[in-house]
Amino acid sequence: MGSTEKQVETNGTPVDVSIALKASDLKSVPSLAAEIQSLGSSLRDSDYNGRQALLRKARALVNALETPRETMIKHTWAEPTNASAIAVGVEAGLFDLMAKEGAPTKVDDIAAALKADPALLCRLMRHISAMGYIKEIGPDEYESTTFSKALTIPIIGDGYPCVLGGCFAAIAHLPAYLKRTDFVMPNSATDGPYQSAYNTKLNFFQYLQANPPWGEQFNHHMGGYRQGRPSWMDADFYPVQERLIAGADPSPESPFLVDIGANVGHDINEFLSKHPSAPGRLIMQDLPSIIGQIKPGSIDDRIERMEYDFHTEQPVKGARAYYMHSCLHDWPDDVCQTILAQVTKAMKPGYSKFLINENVIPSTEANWQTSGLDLMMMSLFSSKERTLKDWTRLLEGGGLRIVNVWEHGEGVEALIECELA
Ligand SMILES: C[S@@+](CC[C@H](N)C(=O)[O-])C[C@H]1O[C@@H](n2cnc3c(N)ncnc32)[C@H](O)[C@@H]1O
Repeated sequence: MGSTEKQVETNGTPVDVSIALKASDLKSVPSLAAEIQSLGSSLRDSDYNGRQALLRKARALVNALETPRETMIKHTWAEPTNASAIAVGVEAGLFDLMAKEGAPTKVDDIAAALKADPALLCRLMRHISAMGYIKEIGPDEYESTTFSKALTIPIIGDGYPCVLGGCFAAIAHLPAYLKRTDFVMPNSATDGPYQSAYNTKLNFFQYLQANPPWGEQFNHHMGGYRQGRPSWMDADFYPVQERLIAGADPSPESPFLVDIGANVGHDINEFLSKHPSAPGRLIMQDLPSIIGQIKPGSIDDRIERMEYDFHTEQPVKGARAYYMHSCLHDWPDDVCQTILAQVTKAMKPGYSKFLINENVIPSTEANWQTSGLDLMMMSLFSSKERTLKDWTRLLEGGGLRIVNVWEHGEGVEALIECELA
């Protein structure tokens, strides 16, 4: 075991270097292993919350077993480079090739099929395999896994190149930025860590769209990030029939649902497929560049596509429901207030609802997906994921009343149902 330092002083408190070289919490290992055994033996595929609880224990076991040095190396070397190697693989078509039946398994043959440098592929694949995401079957020979097969689906795979290229510089820049600004909370949507990292005056969305293919890849990423989690439009989450359809104006010209900042329409399309009896008009709105990227046949013809900037007057008045998913978290409070004002001015008192599908961070035991997204928001937009207190202050300050917050377990975005105050 290579250890030279015996002791260092940190803020006057002696810390023995050996703590960085031993398992972080060996005494917890037996009880964690036993809990994992017990939770794992009865887990059902459909049990989302049970699986989350088991994952929490499994992560705790890994943290307990790793030494602090190993954890540091994992964070700073292994995980960033693994994400980068996967992004290269996605761009090069590596995982598509590997997923094909009868595909070559030897790196030389894979390289020949992809017209890639075998020595380069060898190094990338070795690390992806060492991290457990493709399977090594011999020297320079690999086969795909469930995970690497999933990378061939654009809503899974495309997150890597666009996040690595269009987000990571801001995340890596955050410590230097905060140090330079005396650790003050970033709060400018137009002059924050993102603009500083990418040396741009554009906001995140504008920057991605200006740097193809990141814009389109980000649309796919948006289509993928909430897949497989409970959806607010399901019967055991939000009673769509009782709360929205009952009491809605049934005439065909009456607007029923307006999805504002809908991206390429994945949510409203899911809504229509799950609630085909919904009356009236279903409208999706986003910026012209996004509406232009909707692929023919990707959403139901009944859904109206509307170019709209949500900082301007809402053209659809008196809808049964206005809906925003993962849009308000992109903006600091002052900008959110102006976006909310456009919605509230269009709402019909006593009839219209405003449905906000966003994370509500709990006061304890925040899920890692939510806390991670919160720091992404800080780095990319100077914005945040909000607590209930944050939401209440924002929405009540914007002339709305929270009727109910519909929640469905750890790490799942809530549905905040609002009416005019
Ligand atoms: C984080 S994405 C969420 C998309 C979608 N609601 C979802 O959950 O998948 C935010 C969306 O806001 C859109 N957006 C950004 N600025 C906008 C603006 N000024 N007017 C309308 N949409 C905008 C983006 O194009 C993007 O589709």
